[in-house]
Amino acid sequence: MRSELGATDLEKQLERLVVENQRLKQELKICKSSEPASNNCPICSHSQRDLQEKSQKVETLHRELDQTTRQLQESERSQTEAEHKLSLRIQECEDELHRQPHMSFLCPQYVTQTVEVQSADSHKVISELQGKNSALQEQVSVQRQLLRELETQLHDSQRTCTQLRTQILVYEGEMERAQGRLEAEMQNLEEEKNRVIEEAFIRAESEMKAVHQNLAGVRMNLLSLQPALRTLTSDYNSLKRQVQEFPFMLDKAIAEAKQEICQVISEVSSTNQELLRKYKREMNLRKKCHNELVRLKGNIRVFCRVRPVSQEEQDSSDAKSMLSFDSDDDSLLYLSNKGKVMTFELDRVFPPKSTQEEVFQEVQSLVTSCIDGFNVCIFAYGQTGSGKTYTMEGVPENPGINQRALQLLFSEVTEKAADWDYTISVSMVEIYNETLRNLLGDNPTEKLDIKMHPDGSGQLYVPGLTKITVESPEDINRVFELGHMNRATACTNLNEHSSRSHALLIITVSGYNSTTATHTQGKLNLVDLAGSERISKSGAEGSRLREAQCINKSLSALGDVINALRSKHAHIPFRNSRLTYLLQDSLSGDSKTLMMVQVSPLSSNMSESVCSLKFAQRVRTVELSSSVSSRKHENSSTSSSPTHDSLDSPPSTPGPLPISRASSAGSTLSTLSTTSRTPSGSRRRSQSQLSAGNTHLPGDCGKCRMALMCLKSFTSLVCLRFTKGTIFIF
Ligand SMILES: Nc1ncnc2c1ncn2[C@@H]1O[C@H](COP(=O)(O)OP(=O)(O)OP(=O)(O)O)[C@@H](O)[C@H]1O
Repeated sequence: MRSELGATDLEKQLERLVVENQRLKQELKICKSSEPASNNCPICSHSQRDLQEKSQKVETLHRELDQTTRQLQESERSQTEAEHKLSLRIQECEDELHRQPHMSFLCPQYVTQTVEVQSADSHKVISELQGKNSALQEQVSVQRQLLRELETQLHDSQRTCTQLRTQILVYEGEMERAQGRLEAEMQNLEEEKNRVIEEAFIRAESEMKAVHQNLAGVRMNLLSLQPALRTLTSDYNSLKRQVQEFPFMLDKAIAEAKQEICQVISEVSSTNQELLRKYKREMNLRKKCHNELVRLKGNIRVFCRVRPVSQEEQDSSDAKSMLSFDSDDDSLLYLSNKGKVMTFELDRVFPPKSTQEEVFQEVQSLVTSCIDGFNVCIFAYGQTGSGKTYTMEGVPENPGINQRALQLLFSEVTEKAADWDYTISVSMVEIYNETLRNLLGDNPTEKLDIKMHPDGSGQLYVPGLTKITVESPEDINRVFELGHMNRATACTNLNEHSSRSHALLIITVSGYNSTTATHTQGKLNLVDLAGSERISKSGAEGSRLREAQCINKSLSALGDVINALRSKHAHIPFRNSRLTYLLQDSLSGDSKTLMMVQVSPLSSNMSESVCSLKFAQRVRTVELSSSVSSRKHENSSTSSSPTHDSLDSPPSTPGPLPISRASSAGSTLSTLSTTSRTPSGSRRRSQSQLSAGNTHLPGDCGKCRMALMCLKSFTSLVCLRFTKGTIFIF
């Protein structure tokens, strides 16, 4: 029983040891996986303490193991003793059996026979002895059984003991290894600690050195600051004295400054007056020079643009172009008609591939001159379908002169905004069958009239004409949309209607310079004229005939006005058509006019193209008289039926213009043109230049020289450019 109890205790202790061992292993693992020992690692800092505890525990376990081994040995000893006792007991029992004298030498058969012949007492004794014998035998077998069991238990205990010893050895080995690792870990930690301490020590030493140096520097500073402090103190004292004296000094300085300022102001104002006087004089001089130059050059310019053959026209026999261009001279156009080659010389010829941008570049100087107060008129002239609307209005993705002009004006006035305050306003008018319609008004069908201004200035004005002030490119788009919408509502077929009516975009630019108290007002008229084809060709009747007659009337009135201006007639028939009457101030005086003659490239349109080009060449030779005299002439002839020289009615032969008079234009061409070229394109000096015997520089006549000298004196105001013998002023 005792050995059984010992084995149970041992098992329990063994389990406890196994659990303890696992715990130790886990802790060791944590120690290994953690960073090298650092002062703030919870495990490592804890590990030193733990290690001691664990060493103590290992010792305790060793002690317990020794104790258990001792107990085991004791149990073995007690078992051996029990066995010995049992064997002694058995021996005793056997001895007792032998000690029975009546039985020791008798065999059982003999006893039985003896019992049969002897007394009943002997029988009784024998039976008792037999009982004792059997009891003893039973006891012996029980003892033997017990002995066997004890032997088995002993074997089991010995086996368990051996296993436990083996396990103890294993555990001891593991513990030794763990202890070795722990010691190595501790060694590492120790080394790390020493290293960290060493580093900290070195750092502290260097910091200490720096602190010492700083301290030395501070001491030096202190030593050097002391004299500065003394100087500052003395400065402070002197400043204090000055501050006390300051109010008196200030009063004195203010009085002196006031005196000086008054003096400077009076000087500046007199200089300013002088500058203003000079500026005004220069402005007048500039205007005079400009007028002089315009007079020399002629202020009507004529461009020609040939539209490209469209996609639809490409396959027709018409597509073969009869027009050709001079690659060296962009002012020449050759037209082959009925076997003859005609040469037309204009200020600029744009071939079909010319872009909207290229065209606008040539007209932009005219556009900007209206900011300086000039009146400008740009016409697109030509037969139906020759590209007038394309040039003036363009298409949304590629706008024409109208939109580009407004955009340019915006950018120019923005640039001048520092000195000038400009207002740009826009009106849109249509002239259809000699009727004026307000395209920006509420009622586009309402007819407008042209009247003399009641203020007695002699200016014309259109009562009820809507003027919209535009301030951004978005405003321009809105105005154009409104104009197109109103134009469309007043007719059934816009395309046909637009071919037979003149569309005018009137841009007024008013400026005020507050420095010089100068006002300027310029007007830019952008006119898309009605188609100029001949009635005989179109074969129009009825209302179409009336439309054509009205168009012819206005176009021939335009030709008459230009002709009269060119011939310096005393009477200029502006009133013969609504168109010329409305554009009076833009055609006379120092106004500038550009005629963009549109030409179709198709061979079937050649005769119309010839008419248009002849008209263009004739217009190019015209020189405008001064506005004052022209207005005076016009205003003085206020009779209800104005005189019209010989051109006050449409030509008897169908056709928009008095082409028969082109010969007279041709005669003046050679005398009036300041720059003309031979058909081959080589430049030819003007007659006036030749007669003056001037040098080779184009425009280098006496008047031009004078003008140039004047212009050079205020180059900041005027920019001159010599291009192909023509002086342009911007
Ligand atoms: N330079 C050009 N480049 C491309 N297409 C052009 C050019 N000129 C004209 N066109 C095209 O030719 C056609 C006729 O042009 P547009 O309507 O401008 O002629 P128009 O002279 O104004 O005619 P109308 O007198 O009938 O108003 C249009 O389809 C136009 O887009």
